[in-house]
Amino acid sequence: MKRISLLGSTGSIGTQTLDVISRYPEQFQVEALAAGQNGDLLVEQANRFRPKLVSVSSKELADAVAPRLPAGTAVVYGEQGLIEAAAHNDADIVVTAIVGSQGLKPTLAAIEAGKQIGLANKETLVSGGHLVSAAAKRRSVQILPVDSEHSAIFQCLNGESVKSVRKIVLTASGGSFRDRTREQLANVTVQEALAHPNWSMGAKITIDSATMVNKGLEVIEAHWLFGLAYDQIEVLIHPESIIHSFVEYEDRSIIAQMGLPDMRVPIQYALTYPDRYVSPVQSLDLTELGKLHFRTMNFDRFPCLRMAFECGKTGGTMTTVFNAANEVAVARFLAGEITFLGIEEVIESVIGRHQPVRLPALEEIDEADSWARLAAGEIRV
Ligand SMILES: NC(=O)C1=CN([C@@H]2O[C@H](COP(=O)(O)OP(=O)(O)OC[C@H]3O[C@@H](n4cnc5c(N)ncnc54)[C@H](OP(=O)(O)O)[C@@H]3O)[C@@H](O)[C@H]2O)C=CC1
Ligand SMILES: CC(=O)[C@@H](O)[C@H](O)COP(=O)(O)O
Ligand SMILES: [Mn+2]
Repeated sequence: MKRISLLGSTGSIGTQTLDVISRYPEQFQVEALAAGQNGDLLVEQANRFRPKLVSVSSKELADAVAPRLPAGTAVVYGEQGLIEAAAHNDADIVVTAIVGSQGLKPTLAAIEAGKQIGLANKETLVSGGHLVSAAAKRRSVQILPVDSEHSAIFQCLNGESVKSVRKIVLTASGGSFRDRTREQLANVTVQEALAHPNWSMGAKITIDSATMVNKGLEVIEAHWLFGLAYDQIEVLIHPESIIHSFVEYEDRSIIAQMGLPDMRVPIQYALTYPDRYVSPVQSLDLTELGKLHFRTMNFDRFPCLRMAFECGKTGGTMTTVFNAANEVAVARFLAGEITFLGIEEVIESVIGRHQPVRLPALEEIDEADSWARLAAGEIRV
């Protein structure tokens, strides 16, 4: 029996994680659930999975959900509540499915408490990768990737030595505007940007896919997860999202991981590793598919990916600032305050003004994150 704490249970990854869990009631037990604002769905989930603890974003919401929770489920709130859920005594593994760099502190708390991590929240590693890696090493905690590309690489590395890796290649769908030129991006709408060709995901990551920031965050995530230098990490466009990523070894052998795009596969693998359970996902029929397509990444078309590589190579708080500026820019775009191309302008301007701190402590990361959010919120584009 694996006991699970799930942070972000009401979101896209969160609900799919509960779908996976619900198929194996003998194998999994939910100990804690954390949500943000969606009290109704959290109450429904709590009554179905009977966790010992739930966490919500505010005291008001905690007071409102408390009378609707089953007997034996306590409710906490705010950042402290999230940390309590992450470090819950009875959990073996914490699935980090909340969005944004607010995942960093609960992830660190879970690692300190010796929990295994199922990591969906890539912003955590982009914001504070060196702290997370060092803590995981010190506490001998395993970080199991949930992000599809990183789960793919993790599977391709199984039984191999990272020393034999020549490079890894992360595949990118190209997002909702992959067939448009930059000129055609001038007047795109929020609704168009939210129409991802292959995956149904939360709003923030869907916009990140369209700007290619998502792949930039994933490059930095891969650097920390697999200990690879940035010049060993490549990105190419693969519009079908069938090959989820691949590794090229020194002998030029390539090992790729493939399957229909369904996040329940990498989620389940993180929960059952090293075992593989039956999943509800359909088989991939290669004869039906016939062809797969690949395009070289064009950094002029997707400048946010170039910026992510540069920030990653600079290191320190530069990636914290890249991530925070993007989070604010995406929120501003979704609110109709700035244009789609305004997102990259905001990021470029904020990272251009930042003096990075090398090997920052948590307080310095916090400081850089707050500074970048303020700066990104004020920029007129
Ligand atoms: N969706 C996908 O297929 C993939 C997602 N990821 C990554 O996984 C993470 C989650 O993405 P996704 O599921 O799409 O996002 P969603 O927007 O669908 O869900 C976000 C979740 O975070 C919760 N949340 C937000 N703020 C808080 C808070 N302050 N305290 C507690 N919970 C909070 C939300 O709660 P509420 O709704 O109740 O406010 C919700 O449950 C992201 O980091 C993303 O990059 C990675 C690979 C694939
Ligand atoms: C499903 C998943 O892992 C997402 O991160 C996905 O990769 C987004 O698709 P893009 O390839 O368009 O960024
Ligand atoms: Mn991904």
